[in-house]
Amino acid sequence: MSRPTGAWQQHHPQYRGRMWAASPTFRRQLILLRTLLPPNPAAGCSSSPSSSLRVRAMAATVYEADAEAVVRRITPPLDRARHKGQAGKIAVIGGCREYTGAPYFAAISALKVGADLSHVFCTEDAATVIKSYSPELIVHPILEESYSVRDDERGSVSSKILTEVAKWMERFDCIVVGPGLGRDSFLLDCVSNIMRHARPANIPTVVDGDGLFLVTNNPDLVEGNSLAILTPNVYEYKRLVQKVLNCDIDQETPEQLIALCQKIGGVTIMRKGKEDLICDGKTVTQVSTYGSPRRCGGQGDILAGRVNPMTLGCIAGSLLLRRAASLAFEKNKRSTVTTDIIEFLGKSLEDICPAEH
Ligand SMILES: NC(=O)C1=CN([C@@H]2O[C@H](COP(=O)(O)OP(=O)(O)OC[C@H]3O[C@@H](n4cnc5c(N)ncnc54)[C@H](O)[C@@H]3O)[C@@H](O)[C@H]2O)[C@@H](O)CC1
Ligand SMILES: Nc1ncnc2c1ncn2[C@@H]1O[C@H](COP(=O)(O)OP(=O)(O)OP(=O)(O)O)[C@@H](O)[C@H]1O
Ligand SMILES: [Mg+2]
Repeated sequence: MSRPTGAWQQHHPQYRGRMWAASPTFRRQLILLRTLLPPNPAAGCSSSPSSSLRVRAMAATVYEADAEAVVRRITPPLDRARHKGQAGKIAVIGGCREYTGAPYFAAISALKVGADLSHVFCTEDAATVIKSYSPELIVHPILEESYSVRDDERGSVSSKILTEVAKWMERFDCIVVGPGLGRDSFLLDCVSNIMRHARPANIPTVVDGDGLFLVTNNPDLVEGNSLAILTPNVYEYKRLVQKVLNCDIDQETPEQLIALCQKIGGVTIMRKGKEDLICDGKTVTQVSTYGSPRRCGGQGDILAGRVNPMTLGCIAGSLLLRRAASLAFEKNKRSTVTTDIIEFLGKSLEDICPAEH
């Protein structure tokens, strides 16, 4: 029997509910709710000493997350009634002449842990290469670098790029800015415009790689944005601290991470390293589950494609990456590369959250 369509569908409460449930705005609110709800004791992400392991007794204390419980809590159930897109749509803004691996790693990782659609907005040079890595990705060759645009065309090209991205923006549950973006000044100006556009639309924004280079030099792009997550590696963190706090990096205590978060205002920062430290400006939570001794490039890009809003999303992303890295290393030892780790993302999630038939 075919389903009724048209005006009836618009007005029938049951269908209205389903249509609302399908809207990106609703899904974004759901994700936020899931991550913002006060943690239940089983989720184990509370910063209260009784339910978390106390790691360092300093003025600010770092608590080890019960990351498995967090993964169970935020992974959406597989529901037969759902249609394409309801498990998440992500866009990666990155990919240029030099870097095609990073945006691919970020975009494919989102699909490998359950997202339905993954887009990449990159330069034309990068687009064909990224498409050839995977037919699963939707690739938009719209960004331009200075060398391909005449000075007198810059204004019009820049607004054309923004119009093109804006057309899609509302559909995304999350954008990831920076993997393999490069540091071309014109391209970064265009990406700044995209970030400014995403903000009033309340689109969670992960900033990684060269996106962090951009934000380090223009902190106003994320200042006060509670839907922004910065995911610096050790060097990116050092540059952020030097620029924003105007001092040298202090690896030992969590106070500097809290100070950095507070100075930028509103954002969540995930400092990657031996332990991944996640700070929302008030508390610092860590994930220290052992991953692998291989430090091949691209692992941070997997993480960027994996994290979703706020602290719980960071914890889950970190754990899934680390477990996948561990499984990949067990199999491939010294030859482990990022592609091997991506292969194990599915098992990493399945071991914690088995899919039902
Ligand atoms: N296959 C790919 O396409 C990859 C592309 N990547 C992209 O490459 C771009 C640049 O990211 P990188 O992480 O390479 O950034 P950087 O170019 O800042 O760092 C590259 C390396 O240089 C060294 N370095 C940087 N700053 C240093 C300092 N102050 N002191 C000592 N050594 C220092 C470190 O070994 C660092 O890992 C980003 O867009 C990133 O997303 C990376 O994600 C790696 C994989
Ligand atoms: N010393 C370490 N010991 C264990 N795990 C680590 C260590 N350093 C990083 N990691 C893990 O690797 C992940 C990626 O961190 P890394 O510092 O390599 O990011 P990155 O430099 O941005 O990577 P990319 O090459 O993708 O840009 C982290 O989330 C963490 O889980
Ligand atoms: Mg990186």
